[in-house]
Amino acid sequence: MLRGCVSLARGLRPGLRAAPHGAWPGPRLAAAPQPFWGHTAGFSQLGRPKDFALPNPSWSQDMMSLYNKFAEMAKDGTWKRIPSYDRSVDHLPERVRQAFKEVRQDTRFFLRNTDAEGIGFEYVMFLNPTEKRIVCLFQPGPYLEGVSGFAHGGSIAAIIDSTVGGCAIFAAGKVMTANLSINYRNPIPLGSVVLVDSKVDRIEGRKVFLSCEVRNVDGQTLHAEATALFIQLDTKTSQQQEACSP
Ligand SMILES: CCCCCCCCCCCCCCCC(=O)SCCNC(=O)CCNC(=O)[C@H](O)C(C)(C)COP(=O)(O)OP(=O)(O)OC[C@H]1O[C@@H](n2cnc3c(N)ncnc32)[C@H](O)[C@@H]1OP(=O)(O)O
Repeated sequence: MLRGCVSLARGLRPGLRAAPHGAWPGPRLAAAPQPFWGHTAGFSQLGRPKDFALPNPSWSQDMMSLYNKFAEMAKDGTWKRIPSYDRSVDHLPERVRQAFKEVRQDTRFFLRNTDAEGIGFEYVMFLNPTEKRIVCLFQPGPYLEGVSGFAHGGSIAAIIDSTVGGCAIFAAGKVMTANLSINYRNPIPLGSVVLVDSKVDRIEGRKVFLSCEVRNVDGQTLHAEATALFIQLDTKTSQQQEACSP
């Protein structure tokens, strides 16, 4: 518990530090809340979707130094940062996107369901195409609380599902989760940073088998481990080369 508290304190920026007695000072809103049905929040003034997978002031020092490390490794193309938007389809490579005939305008990608920085899912994913691997840097905010002070298991499942899902999309195009099995080993303090490290283990026909580990920044603490099965829905979207290009 002590270790968790130390990590929590270290992982938070002053503006998001926990108030006495565990109460949160309240979110710092980056923008006024937008109506759900309006779907204007994610668009910049240029009319382009906002890329949420870029540093913002809520990112802790741990988050920033990991981000800088991966950004450095991305310079030679070994790793690629995956942009992240508030609509699911905007994440998808063109070939996969075309497989969705109708795209609703009033939906939001679950992990990007708020515009307020730092209170929900703060994350960025990096893809290693050669290794069919995605590492997600994840900083769970105070609105993801489960047991007091720690990330909700459902939020951990969501970030794992999305990270292995990214790997499966890369490997097989249009897919859906058929099975996700998680062992929770150690709680994740809110505001700390963890690495969600996932890879494709094997592909059998339409079935994509993946595995994932969630560890703290120094790698010493295993927070969760998971296996997943994704089913390919459309064989025409399976070209990795296409999926790999931004
Ligand atoms: C460069 C790239 C950038 C990408 C950048 C992305 C960044 C950001 C990523 C965001 C990523 C978000 C990822 C969210 C992903 C969801 O949240 S998906 C939502 C949750 N999942 C669902 O709702 C799925 C519900 N289930 C279904 O619709 C259907 O059961 C399925 C999964 C499509 C499968 O149905 P089906 O196509 O009819 O397939 P079916 O014939 O039943 O089964 C095919 C085979 O799989 C096996 N199978 C099916 N289900 C199972 C199971 N549960 N267990 C074991 N075996 C099974 C069958 O036994 C069969 O095996 P074989 O007989 O062929 O050996």
